[in-house]
Formats: sequence, structure tokens, C-alpha cells
Amino acid sequence: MATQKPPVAIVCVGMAGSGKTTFMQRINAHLHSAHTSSPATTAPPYVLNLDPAVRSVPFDPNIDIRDSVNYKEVMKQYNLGPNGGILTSLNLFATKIDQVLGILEKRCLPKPPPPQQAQPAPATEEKQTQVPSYILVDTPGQIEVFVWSASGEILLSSFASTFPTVLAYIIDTPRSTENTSTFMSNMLYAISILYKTKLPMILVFNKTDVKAETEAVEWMRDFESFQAALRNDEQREQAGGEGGGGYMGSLLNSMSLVLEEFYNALSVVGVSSMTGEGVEGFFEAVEGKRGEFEREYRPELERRVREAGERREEVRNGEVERLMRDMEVSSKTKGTGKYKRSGKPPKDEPETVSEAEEMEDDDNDDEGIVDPDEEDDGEGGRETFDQGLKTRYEKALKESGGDVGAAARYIQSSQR
Ligand SMILES: Nc1nc2c(ncn2[C@@H]2O[C@H](COP(=O)(O)OP(=O)(O)OP(=O)(O)O)[C@@H](O)[C@H]2O)c(=O)[nH]1
Repeated sequence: MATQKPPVAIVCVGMAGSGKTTFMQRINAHLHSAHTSSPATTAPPYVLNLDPAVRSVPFDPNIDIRDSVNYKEVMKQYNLGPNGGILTSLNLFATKIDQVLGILEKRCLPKPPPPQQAQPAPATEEKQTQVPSYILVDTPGQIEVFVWSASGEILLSSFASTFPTVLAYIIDTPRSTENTSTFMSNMLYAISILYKTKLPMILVFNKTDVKAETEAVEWMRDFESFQAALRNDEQREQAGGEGGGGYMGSLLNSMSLVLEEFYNALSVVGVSSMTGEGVEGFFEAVEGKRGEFEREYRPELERRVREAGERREEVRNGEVERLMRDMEVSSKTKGTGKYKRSGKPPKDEPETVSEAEEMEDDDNDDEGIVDPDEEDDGEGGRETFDQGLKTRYEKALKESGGDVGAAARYIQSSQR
């Protein structure tokens, strides 16, 4: 058995009616038939449906948002319209992302090899441990609800932190190559998603049985051909008395030059979800993007996670400093700690077991907090006291998982 790689999560996004669901059905069927023809080496894909509003899907999802969220009920309960209902359903689903990832990890990640194998594994076991090569994710028709929402971001970044993740941006080829401005609008939308998600993207020109993708690809690869098409559009519009040219023409012209760099970052394939033509080419592009994800996106992702950790650490250190200042003020006003008033101790009798232990600790005086009043009234004693408190606060803050209140209570009790 060849060493198994983790599956690639293919997230299908695209404008309503571009053919996402039909495309999902096609690639799902393709992978299922590959599994049927060689079951020992390939596993069927793992399929997720994240569209809460879809009435029926032409494939059998393993995880379906509709199983955990009732879109119609959400609309009714929160008094929402269709888009608000989809958004809220996604938000509710995103709260369960840990469970979803748990299932995906269990079902889709290759099992680590056992430490030592006395006997070779039986053939049946080999079949059982085969994991899917692809996780297919269908998204809501309202693309902006998924791509621009907090829950969409949570879902995408959660997938990307566990699996190589690729976006398949589905384009309705006949519609988007109707004219240069529709084409450019579609490209700008793709660009915004690319920069928003920071994930590798494949442009899937769908419905090639109606119109081939060659013209669109030429417009992307050779800006002169785009400009020639733009001139044609302008002449046609002028002949039809629709104006044409002017500001819009020069904007499209400039953008075709600017977008060259962006086009280079994309893989482009033509597919007919209806006939299945071009599906092989799509999976070749996915494999290319798998390598790109590991090379370029994963280090970037790890850098972002590291930076987030550093920011948390900074906030924690800030909390420590702030608390140390607050403690000094409250010691002065209450007459505790370094500023403890001599004479009457604050309490003679312990009221609780923990207070009794603390008072005992104070009496023993061999470890625990350093009381500056008893050791040294000078600044040296204060510094040692502060340092001791600070160390303990940092420790308490870490142990309480960042619960500032718990850490503060700990320090206050030890300062008495
Ligand atoms: N000729 C042709 N029609 C297609 C192809 N792919 C999808 N369609 C048609 O395009 C229409 C929309 O397809 P869907 O798969 O429902 O599109 P969608 O993007 O999932 O739609 P929403 O869920 O509303 O966003 C349907 O009528 C499909 O039959 C294709 O490759 N060729």
C-alpha cells in the first residue's frame, strides 16, 4: 500500500447558478467510480454540505448542516429573511466546528503506523485503513454569506489548519464570457475571495458543453486579446446606441494589465459538469495546489498562528503589569502587604479551611510569599516581594487558563 497523504479539502464556491451543486455531484461520482474500479487503492470522498437552505442535494453527504440546523425554524425564531437565516444557520453550525473536525480527523486522516508489527497486516486491514483522498465541501448559493461571514472564515480556517485546503471557484462560462465587463466582474470577485481567504484557488470554467473556456483563458493569458475583445464590445455598444467606451472602457483596460499578476497565481480548468469532460484535468490541478498549499500556505498559516500566540502572551504580560500596579495601590489603601499596619493582625481566627492553611503558611514562613515587612523594610525587600508576586501571578494566570480574576484572587489571598 502506498503511503497515504492527508486528503485535500476542496471547497466549492461560486455565484448562484454557476453550477456548484452539479459540479459537486460530478466530481463525487468521478471519485466513487474510481473507488469502485480499484477499491484497494482509493477510497470514496468524504462529503460535506454547508448549504442549509438547499431542499435536496443530488449526492449523499456524510455531514450535512441540515441535520444539525433547521434553516426554516431559524428564520421563524429569529424573525429573519432568507440570507439572515442562512447566515445564522452557518453561525450555529460554526459553534460545532470542534465536533466536525473531530469526525473529519477520525474518518479522513491516515492512522499512524503501529509502533512495531510482529506480523504483516492482513489484506482486509489494509482496505479498512484506506482514507479518502478528498473532502468535498458544498457551500451556500449566496457566496457572500459564506465567504464574507465570520462563520465562513471560522469554517475555512479550521479546515485549512487540519487539511490542505483548496478553493474551487465555479464560473458559468457562457454567462461570464458574454462580454468583457461581466468577465472582469467575475475575476474581481475571485480576486477578492483569494485575498480574503488566503487559500490556493482553482478557477473552474463550468458548462463548457455550452461554451468552451478557450476564450476566457486567452483573455487571462494574453491581455492584448482581452483589449481586442474590449474594443469589439465598445464598437458594438456604440453601434447599438448604448454609449460604450469612455470611463468604463479605460477602467477595464487598466485592470486587464493589473490583473496579470493575479492570473499567474491561479490554476484554470474547463469542465462540463453535465458531460464530465475536464474532470481529470481538475484533479490534476488539485494535486498541483496540494503542493502549493504545503509550500506556501502552510508556513503562512503557521506564522499567523504563532503571531496570534505572541499577541496573547503580550496581553497576558500587560495584565501582569497592570495587576502589579493595582496591587500596590490596594496594599497602600488597605494597609496590607508591604503597607501592613503594625499591631492588630487583620484576623485572629480562620473562617475557612483555606484561610487556616494560609495562616499556618504565614506562621511557618519558610516558603510561600516573601513578606517584605518581616525581612526588610527597604527597597530590596519590596523588589523581592514584587518579583515573587509577579512570578506567582504569571504562574496562576497560566494555570487558570488566562482567568485574570482567579489569578488575582490567588495573589490577594497570598498577600494577606
Ligand atoms: N449545460 C450545462 N448546464 C449546467 C452545467 N452545470 C450546471 N448546469 C445547470 O446550471 C443550473 C444551475 O446549476 P446548480 O448546480 O444548481 O448551480 P448552483 O451554483 O449550485 O446553484 P445555487 O445552489 O442556486 O447556488 C442547473 O440548471 C444545472 O443543470 C453544465 O456543465 N452544463
